[in-house]
Amino acid sequence: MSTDAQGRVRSWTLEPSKPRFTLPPGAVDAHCHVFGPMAQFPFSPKAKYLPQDAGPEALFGLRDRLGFARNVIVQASCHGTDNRATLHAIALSNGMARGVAVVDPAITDAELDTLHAGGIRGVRFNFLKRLVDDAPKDRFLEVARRIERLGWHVVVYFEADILDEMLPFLAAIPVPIVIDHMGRPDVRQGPAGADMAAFRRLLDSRDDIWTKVTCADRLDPAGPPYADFVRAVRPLVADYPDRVLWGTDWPHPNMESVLPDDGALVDTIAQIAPTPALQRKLLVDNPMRLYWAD
Ligand SMILES: O=C(O)/C=C(\CC(=O)C(=O)O)C(=O)O
Repeated sequence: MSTDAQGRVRSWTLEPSKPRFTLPPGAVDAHCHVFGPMAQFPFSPKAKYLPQDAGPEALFGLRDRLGFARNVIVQASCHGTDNRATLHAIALSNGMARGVAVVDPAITDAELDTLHAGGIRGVRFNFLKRLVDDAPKDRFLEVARRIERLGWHVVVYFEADILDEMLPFLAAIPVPIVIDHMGRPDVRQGPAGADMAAFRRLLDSRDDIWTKVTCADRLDPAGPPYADFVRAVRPLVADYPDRVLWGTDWPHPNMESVLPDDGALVDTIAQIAPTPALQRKLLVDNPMRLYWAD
């Protein structure tokens, strides 16, 4: 971890390795964030972490180094419901980035339209208590109903221990759903462990629930080559090849003790999606369908 004089934390390495795995042309990093720059886009007073700047220039530099063509920028909790930093990054991308916003449930239809024009294609509902103060399911459902006309989806972030209590809420969402990081299963349980089995039941409950097979660094503390993550996730990619997405999670919010190596994370892709056909779906076809359908 690196903390500057203002107490702002850097959770990403400045020297990611060059991956050995060559990404297919047009690959999308479908889960990443930007932080600030703070002088232009201050963090929320309710932010639970205070990161150093990780703006569009650094994100696009990483994109090019790793071999991605496009980014899906997910509004991070440190910016609350002020999506200006995300929109700013999208605006600088020459059409090569789209985004997922976090919105105040009182947002107007006109404001939603403005987000759409700025490249937003979904709304994120975050249920992690360490990141947000409240997650009002009834109001989130109202938002989900109101974004249907825009062709958006919702991204839901929760951990495995609350999956059961999330089920009625998820079943009531009228638009496609993307679950961040597979609902954070304990990958050490293996592919048939209780967490993965419960998550598969959720995927089987609707054919419009997608998931990001991401965050080996968060889910597998043993580190590269992330053997437990690979063992647990590879069968999921094989069984749900049209509903999976992959992303770096750069700049890795709150990963402070071990800074993940983005090159090593990219190298897990060939392990969880071992054929060119699976890699193309995971990295190109699926994210393009969800984020660049128009
Ligand atoms: O984005 C992630 O993958 C993970 C986060 C941060 C986050 O979601 C946010 O700040 O909104 C986490 O687990 O701390």
